[in-house]
Amino acid sequence: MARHTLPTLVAIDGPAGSGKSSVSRAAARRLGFAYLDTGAAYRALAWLALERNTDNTQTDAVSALLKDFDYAIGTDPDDYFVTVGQTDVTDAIRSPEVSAAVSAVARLPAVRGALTELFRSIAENVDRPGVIVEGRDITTIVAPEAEVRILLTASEEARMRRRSAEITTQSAETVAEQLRSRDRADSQVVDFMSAADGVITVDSTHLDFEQTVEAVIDVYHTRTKRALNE
Ligand SMILES: Nc1ncnc2c1ncn2[C@@H]1O[C@H](COP(=O)(O)OP(=O)(O)OP(=O)(O)O)[C@@H](O)[C@H]1O
Ligand SMILES: Nc1ccn([C@@H]2O[C@H](COP(=O)(O)O)[C@@H](O)[C@H]2O)c(=O)n1
Repeated sequence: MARHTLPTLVAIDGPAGSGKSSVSRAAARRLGFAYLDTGAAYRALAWLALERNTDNTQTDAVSALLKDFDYAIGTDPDDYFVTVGQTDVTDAIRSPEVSAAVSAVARLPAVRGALTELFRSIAENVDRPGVIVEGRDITTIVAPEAEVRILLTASEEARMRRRSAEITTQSAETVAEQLRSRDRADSQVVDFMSAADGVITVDSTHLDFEQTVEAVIDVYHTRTKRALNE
């Protein structure tokens, strides 16, 4: 059977609240690409662990969950959904309980290995000419060979401000502390605060949303043009 042409890969990493999901989704829409949110899979597994009262720090217990982890995600930027089995968990995985539990699940090597394989398989099989994949270790582990690799950053102050404008059910201090503590825990496992070799940094601290999307698309055009001339 003829092998299909692989989609162009755009990898985006960054800390919590840096704009990875919203900016990636908007950029994918403009480019006619698919969009893969990898954090959603870690969140969905943490959600399942909470549902089943599993000790999410125990490799064996979480590995058992992975065996029948019937996970699906929409990669159309205009049709985003996340399901586990028959349950739509699109909203449930954003709860403060899941956000507080996810880092413990994400630090387990068995989980990272299985989900990395899953992400590669989803990204290779999208029905678009390209795919933007965003997370924490996409530029370094999941797709270090991606044609375009970006670290999306913003100052801690800007990230806290943007996130607390979004979450009105908790105080700004609570939101900020949760974001900080998740970044602290996550950065013990993967480095998403500094750009690896060949990764372009887009700092959105002084850019509005639209300018940030433009900056990402500019990097895409510059890198793909350069690759054509090499
Ligand atoms: N340049 C920007 N200017 C203003 N607001 C922005 C900018 N970039 C993103 N935002 C807003 O910041 C908030 C956080 O963005 P988003 O949820 O995309 O971050 P994230 O990096 O995916 O976070 P997490 O890793 O926690 O899921 C959203 O409300 C988004 O609209
Ligand atoms: N490539 C990734 C993506 C995510 N994580 C973990 O999932 C959590 C949720 O991610 P969001 O992008 O939805 O905030 C995140 O805090 C990490 O624990 C990861 O490890 N690798």
